Amino acid sequence: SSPRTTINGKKQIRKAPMAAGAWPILGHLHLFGSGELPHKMLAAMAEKYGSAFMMKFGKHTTLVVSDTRIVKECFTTNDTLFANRPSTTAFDLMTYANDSVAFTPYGPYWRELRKISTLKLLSNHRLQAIKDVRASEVNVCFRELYNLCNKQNKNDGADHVLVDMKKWFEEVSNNVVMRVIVGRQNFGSKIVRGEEEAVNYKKVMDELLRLASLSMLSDFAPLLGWLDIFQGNMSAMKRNAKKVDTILEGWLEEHRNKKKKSSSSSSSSSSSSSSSSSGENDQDFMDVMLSIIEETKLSGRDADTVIKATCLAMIMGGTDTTAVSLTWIVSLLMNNRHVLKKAREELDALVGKDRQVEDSDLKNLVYMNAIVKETMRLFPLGALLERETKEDCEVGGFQLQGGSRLLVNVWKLQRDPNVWSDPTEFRPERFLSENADIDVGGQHFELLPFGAGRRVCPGVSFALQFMHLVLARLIHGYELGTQNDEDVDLTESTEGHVNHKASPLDLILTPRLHPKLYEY
Ligand code: HEM
Repeated sequence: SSPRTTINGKKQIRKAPMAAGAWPILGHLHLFGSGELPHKMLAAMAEKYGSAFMMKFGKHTTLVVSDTRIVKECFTTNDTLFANRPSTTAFDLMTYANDSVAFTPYGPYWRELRKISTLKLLSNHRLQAIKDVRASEVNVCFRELYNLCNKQNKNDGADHVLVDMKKWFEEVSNNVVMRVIVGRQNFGSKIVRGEEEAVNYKKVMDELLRLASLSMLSDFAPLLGWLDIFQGNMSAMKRNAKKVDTILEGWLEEHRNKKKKSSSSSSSSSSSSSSSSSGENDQDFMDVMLSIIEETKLSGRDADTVIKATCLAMIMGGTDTTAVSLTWIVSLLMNNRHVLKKAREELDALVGKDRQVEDSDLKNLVYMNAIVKETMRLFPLGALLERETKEDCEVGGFQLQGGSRLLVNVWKLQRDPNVWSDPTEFRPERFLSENADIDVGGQHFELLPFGAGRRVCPGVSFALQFMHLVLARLIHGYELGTQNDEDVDLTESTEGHVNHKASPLDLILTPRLHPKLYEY
C-alpha cells in the first residue's frame, strides 16, 4: 500500500514500520548477538516488514532499505542529505577520521580532499603513470608462485603445488597498494618473509581492525559507555593510534627528506639536460600529497595530519578489499568450473600461449569482466552501507527525522528476484546479455559493490585494473584445482571490516605455459 494517504484532502506522510523486539537502551542491538550474519538477518526482517523499515541501534534510529527505487532516491535526490558516514570511536581515535576523506563530514574540506583523491591520486592519468610499478609488484608475487612450483618439482618431481591463495592475494595486494601509496617495495612479500618494518606494520594494522570491529557500546548507547572503559578498549585504541601515527610519521619524514634532496640536487644541476630521476612515474601518493599540500591551504588543517590521514584511508580502502574480492572471485570459479574453462578460453583466444597477459589485453577480456561483476553481486564486501542524515527528509514516501541513520542492505538488493533472474545463481553471462548495461561504478542502483552517490568509492578503477591483471595472469598461467576436486567452502564472515570468506582457499596450481614465460 502507498505510504502516502490523504485525510480530508491533507497529505499525510507515514513513518516506516518499526521492527518489533526493541529492548530499552539497546534497541535491536541484542539481535546481532545471535551469530547470524547481519545482512542475512536484516534480509529476513525485510521479508516481514518490507523493503523500508525502522530499527533502533541503541540511541540511533535507523532506516533499513533494500529496494532499488528507494536506494536510488537516497543517492540522487537526497544524496547531499545522506553524504555523512556515522562516526565510530574506533575510527575517530585510530584513523585521523576527522581529517580523513573517508570519514570527515560532508562539507568544503571533504570536497577539497575528494577532488584531490579523484583528480590527483586515483585519476586515469595517475593510474596510467603507475602502470609499470603495479606490474612489477604483481610480477614479484607471480615469480614467487612459480618458484614454489619449481621447488616442489625438485623435491618430489611433482609439477604442481598447494598454495593458500587467500594469503597470496593479501601479499600481492599489499605489494601493489603499499608501493603505490607510500613507496614501500615488495611490502606484502616482506610481511610474509618476516622483515621487521613490514611485520610491525601488519601487527599494528591487524590490531586496528580488531579494535574497530569490536562493537563499541558507547557508540550506540552512551549510558553503557562505562562498559567500554571497563573493558579497556578505549585505552587499547589510544595506544594503537600512537603506533599507527609513529609508522606514518616515519614514512612522511622519509618522503620529505627525499623531496628536499631531489629539489636541492635538481637546482644545482638545473642547467644540465639530463632527465630528472623523480619523474611522475616514480611518485607515490605521499609524494603527490606533499607537493599538493605546499600549494593548497586545506581549510586551515594541519598539513601533516591531512597527508597521513589520506594515505591511511587509501591503504585501508585498497588492501583488504582487493585481496578479499580476488578470493571470492577465484572461490566461485572453483565451484563453477565451466565458467573457469570459458574464462581461460577467452584468454587463450586473445593472448595465445606464447606470451604473458599484458595490461593492454585487459579491456578486451569481456567475459572476465562479467565474472568480476557477478562475484561482486553475490558477495559484496560492503554488504551493508551506512550513512547518516542531519536534516529531516522523505525517503520512499516515508518520513525520516534529522539525525537518523540509513542502512542500505546491498547484499539483499543485489539478490532481488524482481531485478535479477535466478538471483542466487552464479551466472556471469547475465552481464553479457540481459544486464549488459549495468556496471559497478554506482550509477546503477541494483548493483552497488562500491557504494553510490557523492561518497562512492573513489578507487573503483584502481581496484578493477589491479584485480583484472592478477586474475588474468593467474587463470592464463595456471591450471587451478582443489584437493579431491572438492567444492570450496563459501561460508562468509563479517569479522574485520569487510565481508570475507571465513576459511582459507587452498588451491593446487600447475603451470600451463612454456617455462620461459614465467621469467618475469
Ligand atoms: C574491490 C575493491 C574495493 C571495494 C569493494 C571498495 C568498496 C568501497 C565501498 C563500499 C565504499 C563506501 C562507498 C559509499 O559509502 O557509498 C568505499 C569507500 C572508499 N574507498 Fe573503496 N573499495 C575498494 C577499493 C578501494 C581502493 C583500491 C581504494 C584506494 C586506493 C579505495 C578507497 C576508498 C576511499 C578513500 C573511500 C571513502 C570515500 C569517501 O568517503 O569519500 N577503495 N569503498
